[in-house]
Amino acid sequence: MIEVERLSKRYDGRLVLDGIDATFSPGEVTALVGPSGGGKSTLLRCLNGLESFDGGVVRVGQDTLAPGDVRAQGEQVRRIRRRVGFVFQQWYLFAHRTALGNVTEAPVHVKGVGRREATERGRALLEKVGLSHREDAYPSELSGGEQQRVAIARALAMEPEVLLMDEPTSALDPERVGALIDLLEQLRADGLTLVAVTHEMRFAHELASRVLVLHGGRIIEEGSPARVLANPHHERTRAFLGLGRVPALRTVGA
Ligand SMILES: Nc1ncnc2c1ncn2[C@@H]1O[C@H](COP(=O)(O)OP(=O)(O)OP(=O)(O)O)[C@@H](O)[C@H]1O
Repeated sequence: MIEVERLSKRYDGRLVLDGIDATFSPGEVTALVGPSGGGKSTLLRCLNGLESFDGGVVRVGQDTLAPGDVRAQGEQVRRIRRRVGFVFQQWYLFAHRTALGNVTEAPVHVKGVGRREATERGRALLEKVGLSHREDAYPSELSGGEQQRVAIARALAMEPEVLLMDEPTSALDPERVGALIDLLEQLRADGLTLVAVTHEMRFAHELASRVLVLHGGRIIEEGSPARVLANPHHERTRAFLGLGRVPALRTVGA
């Protein structure tokens, strides 16, 4: 469970998160959507101590992040990172490790899991993301979509309570999006808390329990995917979804 209260953050004096209140509960999938620059990635990064913030509080279970430099909150950040996995937009795979090596690295070196157990579990995860046949490949030998799936398997290998994902489907074809939705649905049913920044409305529709729309650093709308995506109340959400007013036809030559 993650709770965020009155979270605010500035970049160069400019407010990019403006008093966010939100709770992310076990078994809940939250899709963070909204126009570019609205603060989605910044919010996600504040949730596991990747980013300092200026006001408010982030609570992950018993651990609390306070305003100010996160580097000075090392102990809390370390505890939080063990429980909160992150799949980055750029994946950041270890270039000199194979797909399987990427997936087993953190369980062995951070969690102290035995190598044999980590390897078995890593293979099972690579199978779940459809990459059994590529376990010995290095990142440079993998396609963008394959690298993205390794990054997802790597995050899941740490058995996180919460998984934060920044555009997890950006490099996947529609078939793989469907397979990822099925996998995350199973994990959600087991109690995983999932928060995903996404522009993929299918992902939001089929998997999310709720949608939060961020604009100008504020949550401007919140609700079930069926309601928010089909019948948004806020004008900015309508515009973002392409449901704005139809412009009047201009007659050429008139
Ligand atoms: N490191 C940074 N330094 C200065 N400004 C930043 C930095 N990172 C983000 N910003 C600014 O903060 C605001 C929010 O950015 P953020 O990446 O959170 O938006 P977003 O909603 O995730 O956008 P997108 O959908 O384009 O990824 C933007 O105005 C962005 O330019």
